Amino acid sequence: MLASIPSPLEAQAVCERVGLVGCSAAYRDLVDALRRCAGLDATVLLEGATGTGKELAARALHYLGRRRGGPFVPVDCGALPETLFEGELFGHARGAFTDARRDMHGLVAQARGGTLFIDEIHTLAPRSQAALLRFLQDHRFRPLGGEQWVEADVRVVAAANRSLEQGVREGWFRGDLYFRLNVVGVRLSTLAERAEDVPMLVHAMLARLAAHYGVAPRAFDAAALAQLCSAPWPGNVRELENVVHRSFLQCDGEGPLTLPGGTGPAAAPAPAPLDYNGERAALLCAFEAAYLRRILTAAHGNVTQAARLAGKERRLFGRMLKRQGIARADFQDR
Ligand SMILES: Nc1ncnc2c1ncn2[C@@H]1O[C@H](COP(=O)(O)OP(=O)(O)OP(=O)(O)O)[C@@H](O)[C@H]1O
Repeated sequence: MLASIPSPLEAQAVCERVGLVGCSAAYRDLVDALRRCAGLDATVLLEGATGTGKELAARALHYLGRRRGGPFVPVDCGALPETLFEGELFGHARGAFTDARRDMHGLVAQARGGTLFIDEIHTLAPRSQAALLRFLQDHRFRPLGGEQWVEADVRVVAAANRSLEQGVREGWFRGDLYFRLNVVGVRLSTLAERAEDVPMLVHAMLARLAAHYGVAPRAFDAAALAQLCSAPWPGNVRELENVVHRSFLQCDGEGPLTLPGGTGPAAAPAPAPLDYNGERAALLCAFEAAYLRRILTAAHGNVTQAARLAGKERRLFGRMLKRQGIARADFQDR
C-alpha cells in the first residue's frame, strides 16, 4: 500500500508538539527519517543510547501516521518479568489461571487501531522473544487460556538502547526477531553528537520549568551555557534535563542561572575541548529560532506581518522559518 508522506513542515510541527527539540543536522535527519517512515505501517526499530529521545520519536511516528486517531500504548519490557510478558501483551481468558476470574484484554488489544511501543526490547528473555516473533509473523494472537485467535490491528514500534545486531552476534537476541523488527531502523544520536542542540534544549527546558513553577523565565549565564554545550552527557538529554532542573531550583533571585558546583557536566570525567565556532553557531541558531517564534506569536502566524515586524523581506523571512523547521500554522489562532 502506498502511504502518504507528511510534509517536512508537518513533520517538524508534530515533532515539536511531542516535545522533540533541536536544530542540528542530526536532529533534522531524525525528523526526516521519522517523516519518511511515519506513513508506512511497517515495524520500526529505534536504536540509541539511554535518554536520546526514543520514546518521543515513537510518539512522533504515531502522531505522524494514519493511526494517529488510535491509542499509543507503551510497554516497558525492562519492567516486566518474563513470566508476565505474554499475559500483559495478549491478555488472558477467564479461568486461564487461579486468579483469572474474568477475561482481560492485553496491551495489543488496548492498542487496537493505534501503535504498540515496545520499549527496552533488548531486555526480553528468550521465551518472550519467541512469543513476540510468533506475533509479528502471524499478526494475530491468542489470549492465555483462550481458544480464539484474534487478528491484531496495531503498528509495532520497538526501541533498544543496546545494539540488537550485536545481540544477535553475541547470541542474546534472536536473529529472526531482529530482522522482523528492523524492517525500518532509525538511530538516535547521542547528545554529544549533536551538541549544537544544547542551547535550544536548555531554552525549552527553562521555559517549561518557568511555566511549571509559575515564575518568570530564567536563563544561564554565558559561562554556564558554554559548559553545558561542551559536556559529554553520557545520560544524554535526560541527564541534561536533571542538571538544568537542579540549577533552576538552586539558583535564587532573578539573575542568570549558574551551574551548582560539583554537579552534572562540571563533575564529568573528561570535558570535550571548547569548540568556539560550533558553540557560536549553536547559540546563534537557538537565538534565531526563539526570535522567529516570538515574532510569529506576536503576528499570530501571519508571515507577512511577522516579516514586517522583523524588518525583513517576506521571502527571506519564509526561508528562515523553513531552515529552522518552524511551521507558521502552529502560531495561528485556532
Ligand atoms: N530531542 C529532545 N528534545 C527534547 N527533550 C528530549 C529530547 N530527547 C529526549 N528528551 C527528553 O529526555 C528524556 C528522555 O527521553 P526518552 O524517554 O524519549 O528517551 P529514551 O531514549 O526513550 O530513553 P531510555 O532508553 O532510557 O528509555 C525525556 O524527559 C524527554 O523529554
